[in-house]
Amino acid sequence: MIEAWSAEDVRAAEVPLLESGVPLMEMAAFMLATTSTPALLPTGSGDELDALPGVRVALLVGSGANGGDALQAGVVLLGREADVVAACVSENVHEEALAAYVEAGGRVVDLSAGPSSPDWSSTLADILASDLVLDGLVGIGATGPLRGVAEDLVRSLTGADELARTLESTSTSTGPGPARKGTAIATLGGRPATGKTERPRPVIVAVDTPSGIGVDDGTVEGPVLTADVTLTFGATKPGLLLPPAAHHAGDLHFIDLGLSQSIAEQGAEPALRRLDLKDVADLWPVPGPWDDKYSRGVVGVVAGTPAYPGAAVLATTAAVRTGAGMVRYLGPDAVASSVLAARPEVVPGTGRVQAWAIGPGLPTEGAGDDAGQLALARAALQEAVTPGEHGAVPVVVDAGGLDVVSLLVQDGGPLPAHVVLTPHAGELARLLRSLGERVHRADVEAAPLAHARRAHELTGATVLLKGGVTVVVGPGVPYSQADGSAWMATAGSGDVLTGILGTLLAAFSEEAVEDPELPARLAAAAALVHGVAGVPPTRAVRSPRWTWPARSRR
Ligand SMILES: NC(=O)C1=CN([C@@H]2O[C@H](COP(=O)(O)OP(=O)(O)OC[C@H]3O[C@@H](n4cnc5c(N)ncnc54)[C@H](O)[C@@H]3O)[C@@H](O)[C@H]2O)[C@@H](O)CC1
Ligand SMILES: [K+]
Repeated sequence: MIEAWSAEDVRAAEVPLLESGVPLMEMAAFMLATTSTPALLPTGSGDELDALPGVRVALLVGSGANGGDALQAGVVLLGREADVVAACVSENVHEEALAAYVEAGGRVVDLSAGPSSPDWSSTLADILASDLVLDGLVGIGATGPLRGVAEDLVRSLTGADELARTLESTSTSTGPGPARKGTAIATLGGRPATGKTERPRPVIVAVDTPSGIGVDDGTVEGPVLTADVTLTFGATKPGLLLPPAAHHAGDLHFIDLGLSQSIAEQGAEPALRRLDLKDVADLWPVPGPWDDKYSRGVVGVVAGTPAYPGAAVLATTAAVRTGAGMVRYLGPDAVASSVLAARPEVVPGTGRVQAWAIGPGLPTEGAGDDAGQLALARAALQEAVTPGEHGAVPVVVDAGGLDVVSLLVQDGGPLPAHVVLTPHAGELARLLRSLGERVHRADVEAAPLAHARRAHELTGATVLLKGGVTVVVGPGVPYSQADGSAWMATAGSGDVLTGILGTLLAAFSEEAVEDPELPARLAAAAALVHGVAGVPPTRAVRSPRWTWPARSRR
């Protein structure tokens, strides 16, 4: 499991270590300088302490300790014979680190006057022609989007047109660097310019965080230099796991520095969690010799209409294939026939269930003539709210079922956390609007965690917000899962997730009702399994997960 901690908690954890004289910055910088470089050597497989003659490194240096990390990494790289330039966006950069860097013979360019700095254009060209860029503009000390010269610099580096022109005008200054082949002119983090001389762009390593992201909330309100790799120190930060910022972090690499123990000693809760395969393997219900179909869990599915029968087929199939003891299907005969044709083990009609999975393929309230299906969905939700003979029943609610939730909340107040909603951004905006919020899809996409949290507050339900990175908010620590691939953005994908989660809720039916934090964990586990199932085989077999980007592919 990855646990992410707020900037404030990371700072608090640093204090005892710094007070006892642990040289955190030097440690961070050494790891930065050694971990960042093996792929830059001509063979691409050199040792992390090998000399780096001819390798060009650009340090983007801001005014805080993040810039200090970059400068201290520069000291190590200079010692390995790299050609290093430090582009400083402020007159006041970390004093000790600057002194060490200058003493080591590092070249410093003062860009504090912004684009009117005399060296602005030539430094941009140097940065673009380098092999490695260490982005040390700002880390956990960031407040708001990038501003001032840091903003100017990142805008210039990511501005496609200006950049392509700069590259063309400096295209002879490539120097004797390591072998590089076959990439188009590209901006840093931008799309390749077309039809130009082939030329690589540097590998970008974010120091602690990509500069410009919301470190705690994952928002992106200004320019960000999209990293190939983020080396994060002490603890993972929530913004590295949360969309949209997570899309700028590249591959994450965590460097402990001894902080995780210090954080644990603080006794605070993490700000965010991400389950991994092991967590899900530990959690997943495995049948034993004493099990029967009822003890494994019965899922009741209310999904599909004659217009959208496939949703019912997909949801029931997913529930069956992820190990439900039994799947019941409730819906029109025509749909039931399709379901049974695909999954003969599905049992049509009513009976006791241990979790409901409702909503895929149902019409939105008032939009269709399938009042019967919506009534079934309402009845299922009532079983979550009003305990029956066997207690309350967990429910996963998707798509058309979300309108039923909205009406229920308006009529009867909050729902329990064992109701799990699985909207995508558009559906979440619609749900929030129906509950009186002024929200559009773009607002949700810009701040997914905040909106999922708001929906949880207003409904009481656990909220799984689907997306390239899926966010889950219940009464406890939220989760963020990024296990899938963009290939999963297809019709029917959400129906499958509903079925998977239905099976998990049925297997843990009583526990999910008793422990209000469990449904979120089960939802995160379902998102992981759904994601892993949707990864194309070529990526699924890639190992290890964290690899350096092949520069020739950029
Ligand atoms: N405290 C420590 O001992 C350690 C800190 N570490 C590094 O130190 C970083 C934190 O250092 P700081 O607390 O100095 O903070 P940062 O270096 O992250 O940023 C603070 C500086 O950036 C400026 N700034 C803030 N928001 C900005 C924005 N939106 N646009 C432009 N400039 C902005 C501020 O004026 C301030 O000068 C971590 O991210 C990590 O890289 C590591 O060296 C490990 C040890
Ligand atoms: K940074």
